[in-house]
Amino acid sequence: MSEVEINLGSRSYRIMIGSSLLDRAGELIAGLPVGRQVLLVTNTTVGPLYAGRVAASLEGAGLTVTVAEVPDGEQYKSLASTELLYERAFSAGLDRRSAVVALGGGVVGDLAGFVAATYMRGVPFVQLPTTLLAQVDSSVGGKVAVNHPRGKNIIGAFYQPSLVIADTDTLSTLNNRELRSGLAEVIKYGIIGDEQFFTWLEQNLPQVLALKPEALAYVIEQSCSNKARVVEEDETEQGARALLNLGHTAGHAIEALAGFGRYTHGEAVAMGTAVATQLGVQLGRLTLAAADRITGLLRRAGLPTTVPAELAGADLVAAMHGDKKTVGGAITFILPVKIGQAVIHPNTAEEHISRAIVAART
Ligand SMILES: O=C(O)C(=O)C[C@@H](O)[C@H](O)[C@H](O)COP(=O)(O)O
Ligand SMILES: [Zn+2]
Repeated sequence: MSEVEINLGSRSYRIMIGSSLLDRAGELIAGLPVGRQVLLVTNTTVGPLYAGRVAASLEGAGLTVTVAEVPDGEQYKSLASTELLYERAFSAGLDRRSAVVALGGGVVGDLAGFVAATYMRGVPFVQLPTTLLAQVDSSVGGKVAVNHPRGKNIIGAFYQPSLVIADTDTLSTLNNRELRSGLAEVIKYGIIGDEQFFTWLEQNLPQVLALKPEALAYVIEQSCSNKARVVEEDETEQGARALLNLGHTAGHAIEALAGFGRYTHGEAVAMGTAVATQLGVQLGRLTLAAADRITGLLRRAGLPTTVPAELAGADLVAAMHGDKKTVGGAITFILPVKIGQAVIHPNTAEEHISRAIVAART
């Protein structure tokens, strides 16, 4: 078992990474300053696999559990789902000290986190991420949100969990598409700030894809440490945290335009990273050799690096205007400038973006 600390003063917490941790959820959560009632939020895929075990562990620690299942899919990360969860929380008698516990991937974590942030103006929140993407990214850092038909994560808050418990055993039930999706965010950490990790990934990708436990544990720990350092520096994305958005300016536009759920978040981020990489080359900020290493690693991880023809460039650019990094109509991109370094590029000209999308078509 390993631990990564995220130091945010009174909002600091631990990320615990290891095998068989779901069975310890009760003991770990009961040790936090929380009341007895727990709303365990999961989905119809993860619930049947793990909710029973987690509920037993919580009950064994003297907690009273209400399980709330939402359907599986990005399209359920919606205000309609929050309404249902508020109702479940209220009928179960949750008060201000009761905890909301998210058991699942990024959709469940973001949705349950948003409910925790807003129910009675905020109740304790614990993340039990069960996908690679959630273990390396979405469960850490406190961005919670739901989607709006006009854009991804448009309605949300910064609301830190009190604890993150990443049980690596859950990755053995992950389907291949979800595993690869998580790798898009993993590769992102290497590109934006950790050349050594990027090179390690180039050399050890086969072990990761084969789900070798030591390789996975290393990937999760390195990813969480990288993310923790950025979040500690800039919790509410006033500056440096925007670097974690590499691939997301175009990625979110792709997700919204294609319809939420058509591509996984990681697939969209991979395509968006390809667009940002092409932009970096066009603007003379990134060498072709570095660009080839980025797209090469994404491809070897089984991720898409070309933008499908059915998503028109003009529509993608229009969708980018709804991005949270767009201020006063000026679109911001995160540009890789070398392996291990990226910069925030505000006021990106639409003409350059369109050319980068064309370059990322093939
Ligand atoms: O934690 C962050 O900060 C990130 O940007 C991580 C992203 O991978 C994640 O998808 C995030 O939810 C996107 O944030 P958004 O503010 O662009 O919605
Ligand atoms: Zn992301």
